[in-house]
Amino acid sequence: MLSGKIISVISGKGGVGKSTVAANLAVSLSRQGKSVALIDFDIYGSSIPSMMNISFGPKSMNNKIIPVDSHGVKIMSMGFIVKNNDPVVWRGPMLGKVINQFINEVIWGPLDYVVIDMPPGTGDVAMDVNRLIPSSHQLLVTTPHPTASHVAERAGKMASSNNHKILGIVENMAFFQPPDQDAKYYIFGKGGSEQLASKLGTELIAQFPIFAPKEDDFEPSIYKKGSYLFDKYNELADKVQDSIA
Ligand SMILES: Nc1ncnc2c1ncn2[C@@H]1O[C@H](COP(=O)(O)OP(=O)(O)OP(=O)(O)O)[C@@H](O)[C@H]1O
Repeated sequence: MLSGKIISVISGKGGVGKSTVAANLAVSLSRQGKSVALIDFDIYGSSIPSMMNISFGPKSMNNKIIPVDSHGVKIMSMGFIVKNNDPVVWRGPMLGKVINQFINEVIWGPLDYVVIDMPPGTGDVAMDVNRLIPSSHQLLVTTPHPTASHVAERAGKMASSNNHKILGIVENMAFFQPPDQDAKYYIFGKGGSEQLASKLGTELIAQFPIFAPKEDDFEPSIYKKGSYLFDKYNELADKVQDSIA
């Protein structure tokens, strides 16, 4: 059975960094000594296993599933179920079965937080996941581009029309700052996220610059100790914990 506070990471558009935010937030919470699960329900672009460098699936014991451990985080992913990156047509009942399995048939142990990587957008699957997980604290990830924040508004409205509370907006790829320079370049525009926050009656909780984790690293998408984004994700983890305490 799944215990702990649920933090869903949602977005309007794909590719804005939702999975990166979900993975790094989960790892930061775990580094702070919390017991954390990360569940990847992003069935269109399940990327958590590769981001966390997981090359094997979960094992089972007495008909129960043992989640995969990476960076001290307990992980279950749609990617463990969808084999060979095959496309899958998901319908509500099938999705419901998998969600039920992830919640009830996994040996999670006691948890402080459950971070969920949601499917992007406001389509059927996102709606079904929202319905099947009745309440959560949501982080809405967007880039500063007006189109992205416009689409994100829909996802935010959908979340708050259900029994979900928006914790805040995470603006990813907010700007680019060349190393050793003070100048910031707002490549994807500026201001869209503040507008979005005020439209949804929430706050801009974090701004992350364009700063790719080193792709050749052992953990391809987790920011390293000493990097700017490592500290920024720790700050996000603090804020999230304060606001749902
Ligand atoms: N702040 C950033 N700076 C540079 N690259 C980033 C940043 N955030 C994410 N990325 C990169 O952008 C790509 C898309 O990120 P990610 O998969 O997290 O997006 P997503 O919103 O979850 O996409 P999808 O919905 O398609 O799964 C990845 O290659 C990731 O490493």
